[in-house]
Amino acid sequence: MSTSHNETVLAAQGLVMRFGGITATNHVTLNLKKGARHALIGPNGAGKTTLVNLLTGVLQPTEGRITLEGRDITGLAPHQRVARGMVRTFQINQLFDSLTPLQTLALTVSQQSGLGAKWWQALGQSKPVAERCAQLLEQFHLTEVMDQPTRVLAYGKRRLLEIAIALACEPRVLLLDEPVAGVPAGEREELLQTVAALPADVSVLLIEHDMDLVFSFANYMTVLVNGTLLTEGTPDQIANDPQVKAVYLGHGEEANAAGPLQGAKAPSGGSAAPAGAGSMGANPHG
Ligand SMILES: Nc1ncnc2c1ncn2[C@@H]1O[C@H](COP(=O)(O)OP(=O)(O)OP(=O)(O)O)[C@@H](O)[C@H]1O
Repeated sequence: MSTSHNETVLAAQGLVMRFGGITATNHVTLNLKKGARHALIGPNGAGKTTLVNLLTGVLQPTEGRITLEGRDITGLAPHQRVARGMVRTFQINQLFDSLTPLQTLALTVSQQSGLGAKWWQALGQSKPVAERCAQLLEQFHLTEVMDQPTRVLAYGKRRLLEIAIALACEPRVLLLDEPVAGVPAGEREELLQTVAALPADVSVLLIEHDMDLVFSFANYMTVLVNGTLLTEGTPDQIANDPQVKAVYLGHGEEANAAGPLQGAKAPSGGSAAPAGAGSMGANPHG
């Protein structure tokens, strides 16, 4: 890792989010370094979604400050943050359902290139738009399904399209929100490989329950518990942290004897999942 990786691109300082009497985010400070593969983990209700909503501008913090590349973005709307280079993976909605991956990406790339609503013309006429779309379709294993309506795509392909759309916005900071959640086993590998191959110059914050993905992807981790930052460090440090083990092992039956982090060998170089790593007993839906 080069020294440029010490540069912070996204910083949250002393973030507090209160919903009435509930403190969902409790003085959280987080620094996303340039080119980082940074995972945000924590059991259900830890405050991960709230923190992402604060970072992306969906929520305004009760206290604290957020800076992107050194500039204060705390008061900016979500679309203004996207324009500044911070993008979150999009959930496919009804609009995109009827479009094909090629049309969806053409729309996004055209808007990104300032061609706006002329995207359908741009697709035929603009070589750069067509080339960028072809590149993204290839990179995200969508070429063979590029002319099918999104609604008929396999779920894994839809998740790939979500990340492709985000990347079409040319982000410098990418927030990946549970990219493998709900993806069937047979489609996971393609998704994991694609996520691993994201451009090195894009700084990534990954919010994920799946510890296979977290430990194979991240070079740094932040652990949230009850809205508070419990600890942060390299995958080796996190896998061997007694406090982290206690949090997950104290997480009910899901954290069974063969369960996550128990006896986990810290992966050297952070490149392998710890033995028994799975959902870390923190299934968001269960
Ligand atoms: N709009 C809201 N109003 C009231 N309480 C909220 C609101 N949003 C979140 N909370 C509370 O804040 C806490 C943190 O929730 P959050 O969804 O951010 O956690 P999480 O780590 O994303 O959980 P999960 O892994 O289950 O998705 C929870 O106690 C939750 O009930």
